[in-house]
Amino acid sequence: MVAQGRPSREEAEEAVRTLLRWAGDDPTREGLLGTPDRVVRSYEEFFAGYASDPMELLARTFEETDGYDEMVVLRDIRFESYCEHHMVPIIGVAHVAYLPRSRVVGISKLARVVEVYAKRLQIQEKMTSQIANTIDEVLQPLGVAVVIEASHQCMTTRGVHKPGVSMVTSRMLGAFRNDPSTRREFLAMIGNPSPAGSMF
Ligand SMILES: Nc1nc2c(ncn2[C@@H]2O[C@H](COP(=O)(O)OP(=O)(O)OP(=O)(O)O)[C@@H](O)[C@H]2O)c(=O)[nH]1
Ligand SMILES: [Zn+2]
Repeated sequence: MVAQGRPSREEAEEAVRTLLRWAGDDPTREGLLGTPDRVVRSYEEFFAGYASDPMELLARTFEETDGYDEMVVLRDIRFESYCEHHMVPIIGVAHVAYLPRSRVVGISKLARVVEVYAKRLQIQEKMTSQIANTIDEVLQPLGVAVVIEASHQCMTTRGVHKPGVSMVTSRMLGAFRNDPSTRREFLAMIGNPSPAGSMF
């Protein structure tokens, strides 16, 4: 999912020099000479998710489960994402669950799906939906649940300056949406949302 007409690496480095000049500094001074290269390399890490297809991550499944039909829950998947409005970090945890129909997926792959969507510019609601929808579409389980708790640096280090605030979002599909006891069991398994600000 790489945008068309992607600028060259040199153009990206030049954009960093422009920002440095705009901030009031001198990109030719010694301490800043390597900065455009470092920033571009950092951005390669921050936005690595555009180069991966999350659907492919879930392609390999296992059917020999001896009839396992209870929910599978992966909790406290730590992630670092980036706010699409301000391009500053969103740091938090995701809890992901599904109710298998007949096949299960390698458990690390759920964390990899979180990682691919996190390493893109995001708003938390969209990221929550994307993770749930991808698992639902590929595995076609009886239900999917995703809860995300995160702190947005655009609210803590700038703007309204409210440290300690965390945002909680959820997307429930299938049995997690329709069956209150399934939903309750999942919420009990992930525990109460962390007290604001204690984790990030
Ligand atoms: N719904 C939602 N809003 C977000 C998320 N991340 C950041 N925002 C908000 O996006 C909004 C952007 O509002 P604008 O008024 O366009 O931007 P701004 O002038 O920088 O706003 P302030 O942050 O209030 O200074 C802000 O209210 C942010 O708090 C997110 O994941 N979900
Ligand atoms: Zn923001």
